[in-house]
Amino acid sequence: MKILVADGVSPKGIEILQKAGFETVIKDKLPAEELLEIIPDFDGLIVRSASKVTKEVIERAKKLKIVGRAGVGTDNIDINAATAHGIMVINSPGGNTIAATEHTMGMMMAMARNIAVANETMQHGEWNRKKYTGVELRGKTLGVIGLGRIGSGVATRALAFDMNVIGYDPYVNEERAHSLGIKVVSLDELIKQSDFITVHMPLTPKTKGMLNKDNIAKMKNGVRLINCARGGIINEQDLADAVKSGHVAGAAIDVFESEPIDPNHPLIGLPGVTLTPHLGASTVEAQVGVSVDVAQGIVAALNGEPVSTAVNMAPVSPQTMKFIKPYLDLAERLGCTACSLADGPISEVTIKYNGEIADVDTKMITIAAIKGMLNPILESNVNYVNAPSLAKERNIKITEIKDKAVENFANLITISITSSGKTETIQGTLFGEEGRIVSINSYRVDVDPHARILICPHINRPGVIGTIGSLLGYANINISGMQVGKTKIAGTSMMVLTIDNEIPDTVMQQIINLDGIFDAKLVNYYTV
Ligand SMILES: NC(=O)C1=CN([C@@H]2O[C@H](COP(=O)(O)OP(=O)(O)OC[C@H]3O[C@@H](n4cnc5c(N)ncnc54)[C@H](O)[C@@H]3O)[C@@H](O)[C@H]2O)C=CC1
Ligand SMILES: O=C(O)CCC(=O)C(=O)O
Repeated sequence: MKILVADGVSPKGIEILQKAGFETVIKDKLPAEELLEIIPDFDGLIVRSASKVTKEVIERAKKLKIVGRAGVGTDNIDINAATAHGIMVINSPGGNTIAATEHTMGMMMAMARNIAVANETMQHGEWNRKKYTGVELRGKTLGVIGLGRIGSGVATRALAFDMNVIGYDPYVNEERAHSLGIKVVSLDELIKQSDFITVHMPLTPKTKGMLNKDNIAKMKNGVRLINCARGGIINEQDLADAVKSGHVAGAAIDVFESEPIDPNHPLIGLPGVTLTPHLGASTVEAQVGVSVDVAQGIVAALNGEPVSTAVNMAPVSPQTMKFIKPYLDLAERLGCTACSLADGPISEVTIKYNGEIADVDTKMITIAAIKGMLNPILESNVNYVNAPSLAKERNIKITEIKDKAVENFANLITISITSSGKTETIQGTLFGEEGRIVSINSYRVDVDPHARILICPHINRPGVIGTIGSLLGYANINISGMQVGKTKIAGTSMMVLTIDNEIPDTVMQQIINLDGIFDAKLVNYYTV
């Protein structure tokens, strides 16, 4: 497979891709037109913030399976278009956190003490101590908006500078804020109380222009603002106007609505304003970190393994991922089995988790089951990204049930599929790391769901099993395993045969016509 590296990333990540057997094409600062032209040839794409992965790029990328962002922000990638095309988007969120956190602290200090401008004038032979008198951080109130990785890192570092830190983040609970040692307030309070305000959230329709002329007017006279997150969170023109009026004493800005900025940008040349050209993640360590992280994510994803940094999939923590990983394969095989038993369009799927598995985040296991269920019946490749939307498009109702109570097994996954008013139920569990089907429509079995199996409910009387064996033998089809499951319904059994060869439709029909056979369904696991 071929991976295009469209923006400059550390060679450490590229080495990982090459060692894993991928062909890499490395372009530093690939022009948009060239990206459009060459993208159809690639299975994977790595970008930083410069390349824009637009809908047009996605639509032309017929082979593309994954976009890896060497960094956090994915606002340069059309996630909706990628999801609709089943293309996974991953980022590398941990690698540059420290770099961006430290850059924010540096920007705050540079702004408070006029370091950048004093240096600039000294380089031109000026010695002006009075003009560049600054302010101390100690005792000042810092308002942190967005208490994620970087925001919380800035908050704890600011506490070490004896600042009074307050925070606002509607998605972070009191407990988390308490553990940071800061006070959580409303946005309005933060705006009114802070001497310094720093923003650390993604750019979304909600956060775009979140700080603007209306709430800047409510800020303290002489407030100082920092944006090392995303351009546009603070309205640039409104900020420039407030600096000019003297209401805002300083601004330290690393990110801009449009990058690189125009020489006539309103913030250029204003007193008290410190600008850097999106340098937050530009440290040697961060560039190695994000490059290695994104490369490892791409290798895992293209080898069919789930990746915890996927952006357009349900987020799963690395600890949860470790626990659920063996269940993903099992769930996919159970979904495939259930789908093969169904006759007609599937209207409803219920996935039940019993045992300690009921305590973990099972969203991804549910998606694996849906993937397994849809792959045999859809032409397009169903993956972890597009499985939920493909199910939704088909009006399939999906229900997850969790119950810690379980009998006979440590954990049990039960998948019930309803089609044409009839429900088929498959149960599976793990023995060690090995997945097993342990019941089919309440017949107790112990089946290894690999290769292909033939499922035949039948009358429990002498000769029935033998007739199927003979029929398959005449057709030169080898049986390499066999299970017969009993149920509470007297006189019936469930035969599950592991079959080495394909069974032609004509032979399947002959099996169904055999006396004593209720039904025959072949499950082929080649799509898993
Ligand atoms: N300047 C640079 O080079 C870099 C910039 N960044 C940017 O920094 C920002 C933060 O990154 P991380 O801390 O890693 O992300 P994160 O995902 O760990 O944290 C983001 C936080 O923002 C919060 N949030 C979301 N909407 C909000 C709202 N309306 N009001 C208040 N809080 C809200 C979330 O709850 C979350 O806690 C992102 O925009 C990222 O792209 C990240 C790395 C480098
Ligand atoms: O790739 C870069 O240098 C920008 C980093 C960044 O903004 C991010 O990770 O969100």
